[in-house]
Amino acid sequence: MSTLADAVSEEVSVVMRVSGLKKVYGQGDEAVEAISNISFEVARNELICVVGPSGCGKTTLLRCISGLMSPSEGEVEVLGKRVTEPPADLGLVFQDYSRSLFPWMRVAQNVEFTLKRLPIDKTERTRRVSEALEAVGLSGFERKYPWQLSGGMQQRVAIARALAFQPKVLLMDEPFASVDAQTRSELEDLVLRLRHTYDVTVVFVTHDIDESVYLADRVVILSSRPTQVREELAVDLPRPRDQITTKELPEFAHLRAHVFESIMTSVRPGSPLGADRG
Ligand SMILES: Nc1ncnc2c1ncn2[C@@H]1O[C@H](COP(=O)(O)OP(=O)(O)OP(=O)(O)O)[C@@H](O)[C@H]1O
Repeated sequence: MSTLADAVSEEVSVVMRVSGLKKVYGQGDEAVEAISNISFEVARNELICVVGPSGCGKTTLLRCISGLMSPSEGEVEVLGKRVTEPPADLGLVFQDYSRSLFPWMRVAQNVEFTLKRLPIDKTERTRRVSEALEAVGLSGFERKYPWQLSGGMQQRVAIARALAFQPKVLLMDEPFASVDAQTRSELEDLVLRLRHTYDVTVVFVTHDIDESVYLADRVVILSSRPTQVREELAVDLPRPRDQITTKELPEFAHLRAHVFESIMTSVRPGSPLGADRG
């Protein structure tokens, strides 16, 4: 028999709840149903990756979750509160770091800027900026401008800025799509470390199937548009993960193939897979 204590503990462990989410852009003949009906939950400190066919509505989903956009139907709860505007407990990292950083501000100023919204004094702001920059490996770069840094370093600044808020949930929208493969691997490992350092729950949207399996505790696979959750796949690969040994595991190859097949059959139901198959 479940008790009140069980119910309370379940409430606390569920950090995010997406219920019956639907989003239609425009009206009448112009209407585009981006999301049809999406529901899933995310537990505390969980890292979920969201994947799906191109244009299926991943960014739309993240915008609705973050409160930057209102859904047409359904709702999102973060830490038990219905989202109607960007919640204070939620950090956001986008793909396009060059547009999210202010080029005229130094690195430390970029990280500090949005903290000025919080009721904390200058000493606390400075402490959080230096802690976040250290966490992403950018101590010593405080006085540089973004354009003096590589793409990967700029994305680290954007991550530091989100972390300085000390968010409970970090939403990342294809954050590493614009960096080279080696930098991408380093940034993936950074996310895995930061998740524990900051005790943060992560919702990570990606096009990259390997990345989703490498990072996630669970992969949420979306169908093609109008989008629904096609499958939620638990990734029970051992942790800590490592770019070489984890990706060499037969289970990794199996999970990656499974995600790929699920996405491809969503795009073309029943289609045979493989470029060389007739
Ligand atoms: N502001 C808008 N007005 C009308 N339609 C839109 C708008 N934004 C997105 N869409 C449409 O909604 C659908 C989902 O777009 P969205 O950008 O969320 O998909 P995505 O999965 O993130 O795309 P990608 O795979 O390219 O990253 C697409 O068909 C897109 O054309």
